[in-house]
Amino acid sequence: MRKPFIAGNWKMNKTPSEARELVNKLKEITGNRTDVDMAVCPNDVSLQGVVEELASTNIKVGAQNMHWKESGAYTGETAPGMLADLGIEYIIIGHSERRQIFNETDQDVNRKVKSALQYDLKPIICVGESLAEREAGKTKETVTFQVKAALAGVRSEDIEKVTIAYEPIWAIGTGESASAEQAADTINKIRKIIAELAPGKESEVRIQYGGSVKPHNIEEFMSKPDIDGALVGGASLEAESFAGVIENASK
Ligand SMILES: O=C[C@H](O)COP(=O)(O)O
Repeated sequence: MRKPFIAGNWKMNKTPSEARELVNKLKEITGNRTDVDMAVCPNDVSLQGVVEELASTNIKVGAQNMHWKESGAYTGETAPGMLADLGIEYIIIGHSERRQIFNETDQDVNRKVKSALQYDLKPIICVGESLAEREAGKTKETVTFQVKAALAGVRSEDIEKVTIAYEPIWAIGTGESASAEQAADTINKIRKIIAELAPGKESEVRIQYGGSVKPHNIEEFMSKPDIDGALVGGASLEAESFAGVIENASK
């Protein structure tokens, strides 16, 4: 039985002081839950403060991006060992904003996934089609390619440490989520790909949906057996709404 997993991706929002304030509210409302795995993913400059504030709670901390190299002359980048040293548990890899705005390739995503696993960081790998790809009937083709590329060369025993977040690009930040049926259909396909890549692991890998998830629609997504939780953007920026998503995910 896979435990529901709700993660908040704050993107480039919240100063370090605002981040502390937000998680302080959040931990009061939902910090002790054990029925849902919970994580927040602030910007790098807020990570340390958030780790400190959440130290004695069940809310884990993730980062939004990292380089795959151990160290070196990569100005502006963050190495996996730096995140691991801070006590970070999750790392979002290959978010569509990284792919589209910062030209991150499938090969970069694969390098980051393998590097994260070496440092015991648990990857949340984002995949998803654009509106043009969906309209051209290429959703499954696109997502299949992204999942296979991201997991190329990953050992079967490591695959269960990975979470996949299926985030159709057209549903991100638009208020227009995919329907639960659309999400479940693609997520079921992703589970079949995991079965091909690592037989037996398909029942262990958690697959989230992401894209305009709110407290009022999470229950419908969670009613689909293949959907294990959500990667939440906008609704994770307020303690009450993020806690509402968590609460309703467990119903
Ligand atoms: O990583 C989170 C996603 O991009 C979803 O963002 P959103 O919930 O604001 O649509």
